[in-house]
Amino acid sequence: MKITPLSIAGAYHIVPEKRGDNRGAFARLFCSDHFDAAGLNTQWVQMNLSRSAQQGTLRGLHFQRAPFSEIKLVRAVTGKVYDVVVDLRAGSETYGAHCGVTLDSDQMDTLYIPQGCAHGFQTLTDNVELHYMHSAPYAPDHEGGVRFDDPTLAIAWPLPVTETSPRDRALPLLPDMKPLIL
Ligand SMILES: Cc1cn([C@H]2C[C@H](O)[C@@H](COP(=O)(O)OP(=O)(O)O[C@H]3O[C@@H](C)C(=O)[C@@H](O)[C@H]3O)O2)c(=O)[nH]c1=O
Repeated sequence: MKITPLSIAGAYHIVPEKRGDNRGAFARLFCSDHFDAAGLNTQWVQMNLSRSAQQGTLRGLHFQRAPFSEIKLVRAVTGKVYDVVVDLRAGSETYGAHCGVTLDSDQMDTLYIPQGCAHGFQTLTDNVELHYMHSAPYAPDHEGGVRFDDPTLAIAWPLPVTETSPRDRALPLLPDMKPLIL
């Protein structure tokens, strides 16, 4: 697998070596030895899946506060998404900046999101399943987020937004938030 660092420190795009044959394809998506050698987390405590019906659906931007700050490993099981990481770490040189990658179930690629960053995505196709591995348990009392359409973040979402949750539409803007302490 090829692990490429992104512009937000600690975020990586991971592309597996896909082996195709007459039956289809096979790829290794997570390898404890390989992740360990690259300094990435190997301990996952939760595995989640979301299903989004409509192209243009937007979920995020979400994070969990300490002591439940989490690392996430996400990939599209079906369809394609534009996936975004926003740096909210106190003292970070790239505080408030973001990076985005397209995750494509055909490519079987993965995004590694470090602690202290918000995560969100927009579906580029109908019927998207997004699969997550989490380094910390779900802690609803420690959930937080920032608005996907915050003009300070200025994220260029690829499509008009079709579906969002009421919670996501009510999230605060970056200037009204405190940086995250891990
Ligand atoms: C995130 C989560 C939600 N839930 C519940 C709460 C709610 O009833 C229902 C849907 O939750 P949400 O509306 O928060 O789902 P969603 O907006 O898809 O939340 C996800 O968004 C993306 C961007 C992330 O990065 C994820 O970590 C997660 O926050 O599922 C759990 O039971 N466990 C979980 O780990």
